[in-house]
Amino acid sequence: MSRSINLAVIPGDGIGPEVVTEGLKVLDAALDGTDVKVDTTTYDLGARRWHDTGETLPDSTLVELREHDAIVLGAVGDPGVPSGVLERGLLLRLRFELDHYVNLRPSRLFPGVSSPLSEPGEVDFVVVREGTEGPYVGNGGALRVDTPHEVANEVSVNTAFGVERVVRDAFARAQARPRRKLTYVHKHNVLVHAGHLWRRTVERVAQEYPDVAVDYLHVDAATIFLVTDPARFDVIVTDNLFGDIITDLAAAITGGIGLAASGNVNPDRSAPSMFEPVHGSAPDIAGQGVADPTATAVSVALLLDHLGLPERSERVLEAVGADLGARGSAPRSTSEVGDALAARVTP
Ligand SMILES: NC(=O)c1ccc[n+]([C@@H]2O[C@H](COP(=O)([O-])OP(=O)(O)OC[C@H]3O[C@@H](n4cnc5c(N)ncnc54)[C@H](O)[C@@H]3O)[C@@H](O)[C@H]2O)c1
Ligand SMILES: CC(C)[C@H](C(=O)O)[C@@H](O)C(=O)O
Ligand SMILES: [Mg+2]
Repeated sequence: MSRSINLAVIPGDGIGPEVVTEGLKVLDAALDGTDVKVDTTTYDLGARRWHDTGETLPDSTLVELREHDAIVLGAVGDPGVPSGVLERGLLLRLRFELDHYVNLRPSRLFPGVSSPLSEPGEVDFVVVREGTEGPYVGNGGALRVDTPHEVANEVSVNTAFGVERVVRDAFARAQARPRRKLTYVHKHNVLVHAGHLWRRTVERVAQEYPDVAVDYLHVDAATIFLVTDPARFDVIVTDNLFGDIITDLAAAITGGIGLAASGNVNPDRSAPSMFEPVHGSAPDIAGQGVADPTATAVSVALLLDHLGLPERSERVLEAVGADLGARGSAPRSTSEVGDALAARVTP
């Protein structure tokens, strides 16, 4: 029976549209020869829309987005827009409204890819970053702004419900992987309220997963081991902000931010999940056609897996692995990389 995927595409700002074009090429190639058809609707959201209309994410657009099977997003953020307007008003609003409580960020060092670490070992882990709580929720405010007496608060919100659901997801993922190891990362020696909620939750859920080995690292120590011994990690679960920071570091040790993919997953499927590279709009290289679209291609692989097409997902990952392994030193343009990946994916 033929199947149709309703895909919403938000190219966004800077290099976002450049990498999304290539990601969609790879998606088409991956579905070539199948009876799965993709219907894409592109949404013009981001800096240009904000400049033209003052809108970041109109309610009516959000209603339409909910009707899709999944979303692909490039990147948001622009030097001409006040910092936070698009990041909060568009990207975080999507993650919160669509209940993307699992922000899945895999890191794998593909053979042939150079790492800044001299002996990284076999690196293949996934960070399960909480996506709807923490200091990201906007529970803050400022008094006496721009005076010597300014007070600024940004309160981290952690609920028993929110922590438990993401911890459960991480345990299930760890159990399904060969090494069955879960590292939870926090800072419970200092952030005793949130940290102890995370700790108690992990300890309680762990009783249901006796075959998953659990350890804990304070986030500062986690950054040490990500550099000195990244092979020790299998699944990492952590809060929204720690997860943001350690996944850029994870990208840096596994070939760079141009390769790092993510899925903002709603595991309950009450709304579409959203797939996007970890990187941002990279204003420093936007418009030059040099951005690496590989992260978007790997995000497409996550999307295919999420939509129940694991064999097609694997095919994209194999194409990425082959392309990375064959990369010479000559620089390639964004579209050259996209074309090469699509050619390797096509059966
Ligand atoms: N998910 C998102 O949409 C997202 C993520 C991070 C940052 N941002 C936003 O993007 C803007 C720029 O942020 P930033 O500079 O901190 O982070 P960034 O990820 O955009 O760029 C950091 C560095 O990585 C390089 N880089 C990023 N992606 C690349 C790619 N595909 N290929 C090659 N090089 C790449 C950039 O050129 C830059 O030197 C800001 O407005 C920020 O808020 C958005
Ligand atoms: C742009 C910003 C809101 C976002 C985050 O902090 O989650 C980005 O850094 C990311 O990693 O996707
Ligand atoms: Mg980030």
